[in-house]
This record gives sequence, C-alpha cells and structure tokens, in this order.
Amino acid sequence: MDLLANVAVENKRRVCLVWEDLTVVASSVNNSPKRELLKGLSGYAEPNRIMALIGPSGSGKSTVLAALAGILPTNVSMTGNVLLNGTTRSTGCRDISYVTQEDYFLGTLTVKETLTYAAHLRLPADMTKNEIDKVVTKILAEMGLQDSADSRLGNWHLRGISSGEKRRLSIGIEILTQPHVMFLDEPTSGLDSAAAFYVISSLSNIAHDGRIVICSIHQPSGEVFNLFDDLVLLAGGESVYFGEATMAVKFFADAGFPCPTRKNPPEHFLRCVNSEFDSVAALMQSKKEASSSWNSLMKMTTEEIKSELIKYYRNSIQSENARKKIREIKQSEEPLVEKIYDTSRLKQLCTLTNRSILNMTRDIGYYWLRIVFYILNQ
Ligand SMILES: Nc1ncnc2c1ncn2[C@@H]1O[C@H](COP(=O)(O)OP(=O)(O)OP(=O)(O)O)[C@@H](O)[C@H]1O
Repeated sequence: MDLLANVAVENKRRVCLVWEDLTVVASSVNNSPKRELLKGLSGYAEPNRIMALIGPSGSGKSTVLAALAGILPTNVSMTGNVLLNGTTRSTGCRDISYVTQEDYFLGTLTVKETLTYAAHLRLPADMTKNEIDKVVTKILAEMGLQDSADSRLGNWHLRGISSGEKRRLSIGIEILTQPHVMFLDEPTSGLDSAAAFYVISSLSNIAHDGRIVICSIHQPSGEVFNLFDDLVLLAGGESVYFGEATMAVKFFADAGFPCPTRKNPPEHFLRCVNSEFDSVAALMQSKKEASSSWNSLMKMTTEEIKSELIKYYRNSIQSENARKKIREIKQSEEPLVEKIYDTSRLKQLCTLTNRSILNMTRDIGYYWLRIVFYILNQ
C-alpha cells in the first residue's frame, strides 16, 4: 500500500475527543487574586461533525481551544482531563492541528508554491514528488483554490489573493497531515458574510470527511450557523449550552427565553448572555429609550438571564445526555480511550506550542533557502 493510501486508511479511524471538568486558572499577578478562566467544562466531540464555540468577548472561547489543543500559556494551570481515543500517539502532530487567527505567509509565493513547500516539510520524507503533487492538487480542489493556485499571496506592497482565500490556504496547510482533530480560532474574523460562509462550508466538508472540527466564531450569520452540527455557548467560562446546534432554539424556549421570530438564533443566544448589554441598557434608560429595550421586555438584567441559563443547563436533559455520552465513549472497548494529557502531565501541554515554533522556524529556514537558490539562479 502506498503512503497516500496509508494516510487515507488511518484517516478513517474513528477518533472521539472528550473533556471533563476542565478548569483553567490564571495565576495571580501583583497580589491580584487567581482568576478562574474556565469553570469545570465537560463535553465531547465526534468525527464527521463541526462544532461552533460561541460566547461574548472574554467568555473563554480561545482558552477552551488552547486547553483542548494543549497549548495553554505557562501562566495558567489546568485541571480536568482531555481524552482522545483511537490513537497510540499522544499529542502527535498528525492527530491535532490548530489554526490561529493570523495567517503567516510569504507574500511573494503563489498559493500552490506555499502548499507545496509546506507539504515537503510536513509530509513523510519518503513520499515521492509525484505523491506530494497529488496531495497538493487534491487540497487545492478541496479548499476551492484551483483558480488562484498560481496567484501570489500578496503583502503590503503587492496585491494578492483575498483574505478568505488566505484563510482557506491556512486551513489547507493544516489538513496536509490529515489531522483527526482540527481547532480553529475565529476562522472567519475579518471576512465578509460570503467569504465566511465559504470558509465554514469548506470546514464542514473537512469534518464530514471523518474529522472533528471545532472552531470559535463571533456572531455567525443564520446561514453560517446552519452549517454547524454542534454548539457550545460559553459565558464567563461556564457552559450555557452544549449540544446539537438545531436543538439550541428549543433549549432557550424551554428555559424561558424564546428566540423572537425572525431573529437570527445565535444573535439571540449571545444577546441573552452578554453582560455588556446591561451597560448599554442603562445608557438607553438614561436617554428614556428603555421602554422599547429588550431587557425591559424580559424584566431581567443580562447578568440574571445568564445565571438563570447556566443553572437551567446544569439540570437540563442536554447536560445529562452529554454526561451519558462521555461515559459511553470512555467505556467503549474499541477503540481504546487514551489520556492525552492531564494535570500530572502538564509538561505535555507545551509540546504543541514547541512544535508550532519548530515548524515555523523550519518553514522560514526553507523559504530563505529557496530565495537564495532563486537569486543564485538569476
Ligand atoms: N494567559 C492568560 N492569563 C490571564 N488571563 C487570561 C489569559 N488568557 C486569557 N485570559 C483572560 O481570560 C478571559 C477569557 O479569554 P479568552 O481569550 O479565552 O476569551 P474569548 O472568548 O476568546 O475572547 P475574544 O472573543 O475577545 O477573543 C479573558 O478575560 C482574558 O483576559
């Protein structure tokens, strides 16, 4: 069996991700008290599904992604477990990939060149040039980048590909190694609604090809929201909702906070838990506009709605189902659950960060070599 086929077979293995009682605490600075960034979150992610992580700014979305990917900064400590099954590797680079908000590229290279260099660096050394070309062609097609394959990426003085295409290229580079789990921090930030839809559609296709995709996202449009299978809504580091995205509207209605007709559901969910709206409401009150405000219709402050929802979620059927599913995944004999890191192996939390730095350094080194060869050949 050739290497490409090997990669494909491995990719079909079912891998589930489970997190239990995830608590992240930031150490005190200048005698300030320790701060709990995440408060005992539990959940799971299955292959063939794409999960949205939403919540107000500062609710802990990036911290959850970093905790699950094992790249928390050193000034925070984590308790709880993150479990990944079906693999004997711990945080091996083929299992987990993390796409940051920023795209780091050399603007003078084309899309295809960038993918090809990344493929040469990241794929097994014994893959032939022909095999690598096949992988690159497949990814260009998968990410809808065929038409811009020969376009330069661009930089401050060179007009290049669009921001949406850059995002898709970043994702394409990460799927080169066929990771089982992909984390993405705000993959649609700075994109217009059409580009955001395209990026999330591509991610949905990647997920439905047997992978777990989890991404944080700010205010998704209704169309983008409909692409997600699962939803985690966070507020102040706590779970307000965890479950199927399509069931969230019913959850809010059952909890006593129904989504008004014609309102975009994620907008309503965020409106319910974003305490910043309280200060906006206070400002409006001072302008005598409060009679029409949302809070006055609800007769509660956002802080009160948030605590009500957190309490409701804890005793909800969604929370019970999540606990049951976590138990089932952990008990399933085939494949085995492997603990990828826990509080006793905190050092492993740094491995991904180190690997990213290593990859970046290697990438830069390779690009410089390429430039030197180019100059010598002129
Ligand atoms: N390393 C850290 N040390 C101390 N506090 C931190 C650290 N990382 C994050 N925080 C704090 O934890 C809270 C959650 O941060 P996080 O970046 O996870 O939120 P977020 O939901 O991703 O926000 P945004 O949508 O604005 O990116 C914030 O109040 C932030 O200031």
